[in-house]
Amino acid sequence: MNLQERIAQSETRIFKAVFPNTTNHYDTLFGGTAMQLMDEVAFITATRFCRKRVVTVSSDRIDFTQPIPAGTIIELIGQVVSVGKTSLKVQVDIYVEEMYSDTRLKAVNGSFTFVAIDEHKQPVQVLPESTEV
Ligand SMILES: CCCCCCCCCCCCCCCC(=O)SCCNC(=O)CCNC(=O)[C@H](O)C(C)(C)COP(=O)(O)OP(=O)(O)OC[C@H]1O[C@@H](n2cnc3c(N)ncnc32)[C@H](O)[C@@H]1OP(=O)(O)O
Repeated sequence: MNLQERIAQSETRIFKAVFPNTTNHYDTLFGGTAMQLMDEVAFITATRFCRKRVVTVSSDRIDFTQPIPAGTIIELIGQVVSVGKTSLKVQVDIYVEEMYSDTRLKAVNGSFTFVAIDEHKQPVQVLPESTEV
């Protein structure tokens, strides 16, 4: 598999229904819950990309551009956007969809950097040896 194929095959999508147990007093999704879901999809994306242990080393600015009301559906999309020697960056976007119409908007975006580590928690090369670059 080459690098572009590895990036494409590791793109990760998760859908969730936004129920009231995840919303605040404005009846919209908690920002912290959104960030937890983003960390999870980013972690899965990074793991599927390199098939190695990874830890979060940094998260970049997260922009909340649309509220996410209770009773909507969200889709989280994680995609590897850059690959270093031992680290990689994953962009995560959240889209909000109405349940009973085709309305769909990008609501949140941010990025997370992960480092691949070995069993002694030391950074290791993030690209599998078999990857053609
Ligand atoms: C209520 C219910 C709860 C349920 C809950 C469910 C939650 C569902 C979520 C699931 C999600 C799971 C996610 C698990 C993943 C963790 O949670 S991990 C826990 C948090 N993270 C950690 O503990 C990591 C702590 N940090 C470390 O151990 C060390 O800093 C590291 C990561 C091993 C790196 O060590 P280091 O000596 O700094 O390494 P160094 O050689 O200097 O740098 C290595 C690479 O990192 C890069 N780097 C270092 N620092 C930075 C930085 N600040 N920014 C960007 N790049 C950096 C370097 O540029 C280098 O990149 P390359 O040029 O090699 O590509």
